[in-house]
Amino acid sequence: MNKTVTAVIVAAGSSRRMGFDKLSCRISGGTVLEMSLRAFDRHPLVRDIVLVTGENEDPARAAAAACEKPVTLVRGGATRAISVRNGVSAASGELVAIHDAARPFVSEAVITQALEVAASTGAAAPAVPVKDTIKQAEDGRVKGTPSRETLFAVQTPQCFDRALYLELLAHAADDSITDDCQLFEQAGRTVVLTAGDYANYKITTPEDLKGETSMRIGHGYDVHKLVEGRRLILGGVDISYEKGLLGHSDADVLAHAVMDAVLGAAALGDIGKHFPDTDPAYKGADSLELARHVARLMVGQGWKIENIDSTILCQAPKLAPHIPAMRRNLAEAFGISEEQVSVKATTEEKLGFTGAGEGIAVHAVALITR
Ligand SMILES: Nc1ccn([C@@H]2O[C@H](COP(=O)(O)OP(=O)(O)OP(=O)(O)O)[C@@H](O)[C@H]2O)c(=O)n1
Ligand SMILES: C[C@](O)(CO)[C@H](O)COP(=O)(O)O
Repeated sequence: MNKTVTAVIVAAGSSRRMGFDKLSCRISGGTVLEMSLRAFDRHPLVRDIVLVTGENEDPARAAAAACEKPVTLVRGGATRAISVRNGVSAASGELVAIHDAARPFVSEAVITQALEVAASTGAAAPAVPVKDTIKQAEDGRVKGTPSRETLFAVQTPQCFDRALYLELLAHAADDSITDDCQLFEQAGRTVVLTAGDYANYKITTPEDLKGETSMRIGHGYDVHKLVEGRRLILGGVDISYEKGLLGHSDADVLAHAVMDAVLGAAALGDIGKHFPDTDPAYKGADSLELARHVARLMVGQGWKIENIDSTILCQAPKLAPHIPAMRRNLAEAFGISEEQVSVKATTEEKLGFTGAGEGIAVHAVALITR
């Protein structure tokens, strides 16, 4: 094959079905975007790359900087078809290999075969036979069962003669097509299917990242002063004592350290950033309510809390009788089970400020996965 090839990698999607930015998700070897880009950067038949990005170009710039081949960044559009159009318009190779950035496991062999067949026929795409029986249905009722012999799941890179692709694109009105072969199909042109690979699946929903778990830990530390005339609240438990903790919120030092550990694991800052003590909204705030907010934030980014461990440094009062209730409260606030939450307490043998009863400190760690 002696034709020049530009890889057009589309990475301007919205990850709506995943619920968080799937292309920045770390899998073994790098992020999803980095892995897809690397497959083409290392491919011997690819001369250069056009990377189609969304509004936030930072991840694309970082991934492009690690490439050896020239990478041109182009802005995508509202649909995949528009993103592809923008990418192919910026390409200069005789052939284009249009690839979903969401398919990071593409092999050299899959790319090579699609390119070689496209070089001789004008259009080729990798595909695999479907494994399930497929039903056609309307309103939840089966209308028919197409023969499985005729059904293939098409993958990327879909490879085309660039001049021919642009010629067909000039007459195409439909920006809603979901793959690139359709441009050729609609014009009555042949597209040859080449050998795909079941491993070259598109990362679309959270199940597609199972077995590619990203694991992070975080640490939190907080201190509050013990003063007269305040309530002593730890892990949401109101403890009867001669002094209480001073703070803008309810000063629940345990909940605060745990929130910082959870936020820290996801590199989402700390409670000072999310709930500033200059904001009157948080005056006297119930810290478990803030913890529920943090838990929602984590879920929104696809993170799951695996476990929390904490140590309260407190000379008095004795905390052991209250620990089961603290674990229960924290578990409820973070949406996990009690056995995932550990709370321990120790004195510092009358040493330092906790030993002198001047304040209470808490260390916490959290492990999160997605
Ligand atoms: N407007 C769009 C839509 C999709 N894509 C890219 O096309 C590929 C396949 O799309 P899909 O995996 O469905 O991505 P998303 O649009 O991100 O997913 P969703 O539909 O769940 O939002 C992805 O690499 C995606 O970044 C794109 O560049 N521009
Ligand atoms: C191009 C594609 O990956 C081929 O399987 C697929 O059609 C993309 O579709 P989506 O609607 O963007 O998921």
